[in-house]
Amino acid sequence: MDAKALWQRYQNWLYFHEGLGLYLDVSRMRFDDAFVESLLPKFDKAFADMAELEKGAIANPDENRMVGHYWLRNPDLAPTPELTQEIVQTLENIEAFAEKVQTGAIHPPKASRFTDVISIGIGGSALGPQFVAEALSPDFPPLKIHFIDNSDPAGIDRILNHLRNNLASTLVLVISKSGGTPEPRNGMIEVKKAYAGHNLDFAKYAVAITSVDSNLDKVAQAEGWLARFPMYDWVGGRTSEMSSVGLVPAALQGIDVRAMLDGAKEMDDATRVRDLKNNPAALLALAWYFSGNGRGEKDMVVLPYKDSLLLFSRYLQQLVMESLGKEKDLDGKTVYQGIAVYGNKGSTDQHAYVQQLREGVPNFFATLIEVLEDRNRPSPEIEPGVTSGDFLSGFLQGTRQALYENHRDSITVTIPQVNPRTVGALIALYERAVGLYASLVNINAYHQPGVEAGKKAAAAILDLQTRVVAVLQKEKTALSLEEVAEKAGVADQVEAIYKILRHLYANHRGVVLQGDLGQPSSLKVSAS
Ligand SMILES: O=P(O)(O)OC[C@H]1O[C@H](O)[C@H](O)[C@@H](O)[C@@H]1O
Repeated sequence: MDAKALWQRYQNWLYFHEGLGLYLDVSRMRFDDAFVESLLPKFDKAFADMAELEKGAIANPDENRMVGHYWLRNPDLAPTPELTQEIVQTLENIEAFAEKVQTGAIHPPKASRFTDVISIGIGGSALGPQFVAEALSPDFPPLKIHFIDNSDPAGIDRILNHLRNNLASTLVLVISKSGGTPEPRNGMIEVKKAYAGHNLDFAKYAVAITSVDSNLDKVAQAEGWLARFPMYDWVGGRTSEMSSVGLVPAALQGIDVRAMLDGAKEMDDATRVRDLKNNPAALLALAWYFSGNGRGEKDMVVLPYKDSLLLFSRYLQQLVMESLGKEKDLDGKTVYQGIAVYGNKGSTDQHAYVQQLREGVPNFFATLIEVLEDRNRPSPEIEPGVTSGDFLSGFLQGTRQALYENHRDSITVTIPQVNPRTVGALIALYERAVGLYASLVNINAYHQPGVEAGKKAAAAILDLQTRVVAVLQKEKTALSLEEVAEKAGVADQVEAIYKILRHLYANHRGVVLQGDLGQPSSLKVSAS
């Protein structure tokens, strides 16, 4: 296509949302009209599925749950007046709590103000809050946020060491929808011990964000924590940024959560339109479907040209991959669906892996995110008439062009600024695109059966560790790995036992390994 035809195609396909100032350009995806035509019946079904879901249908059949994240930003859509009231009330409670914390009306026992927040959570209970903090937290927030999103002892130490002198003024959010996920539970117990070590009464610093009556909720109630905010079973972890999961940490940092909700609501309205060309989420789903033949054959590379959007690709990784990465479709047929997502930011990544994107294996499509406003003050000139923002803008256009010339497709999303409304809108845009795409490929976007296998296997390893340690403590003499396995009654688990013992040995946990560490079969193991 020559430049003139491309410019025409750009204009033909350009989507613009006036209220949000958001543009979506899918013109550099090489679908043709026949392809679009062929997908229209599938889109009709997808729009109908979405309408059902928003009305409160059981959209997650496996878990028999409604899927209601859209109600969070438009409570009037909730299927019952009770739910509407609950959503409205929770938001008011969150705002009132954040204000009291910021003004010092709620303060820690030994300080007049809270200065910091530790947010403990993983997956959907971390990625949204982390993305939003990076995107929207003011340079000098009323409370500075720190995240513990793993069971890594050194990672936990790093946060606790940084806060060593501020623990007495640090609020702790423990976020877990289920209230039973091991990583946040571990983080909570370690942080609690650290508070006890500083003679601080943890309950006076702790806030639980979890489903009513979960294990976490019960602990928080029994110990009389500072506050508890509900999470609903009809909000999935990866779509929970606009629930108390995302709103509490955001509000504490002084982020305008109402504006975030408004942006999402406006986008929800726009993505409810049953007309492909006038629905930005449908256009995204169309582009994804085209690119990967409806089978995820191409990866989604997300490149925001703005530092504050760095974590958007990480956020999208869970939203897209946990939603779409499914073995079975809704009819039980094996389909191995999904779309892989990765990316960091432009132009930084142009100096890392864009070489492969331009010339290497063509197994991806790019999504470039452009922000029109460079900064909130005039920019100095780097060269006559040119600012660093001009460079960034030029790098984006240049990459888009260079990729296209080499038959690499791209989508461009353009927003006027990074602010609570546009961030809310971006989240809502991708949530809806995922929902529509899931319908196009006939899968359940709202469960995650595959995650359980890893959790169960990990639990079995911990169980094995307990048995192995018990065996060693009874033994007088050193044993080979095979002997340990036999005595533990699991002769086929030698490799797992070896790895458990090597880890315990490395951490001086009462186990001694003798022999050649490079030759596991030579090892003799005993309790120290
Ligand atoms: O919020 P939680 O219940 O602790 O869950 C945290 C995360 O863990 C799970 O393994 C799920 O796969 C995620 O969807 C979820 O966001």
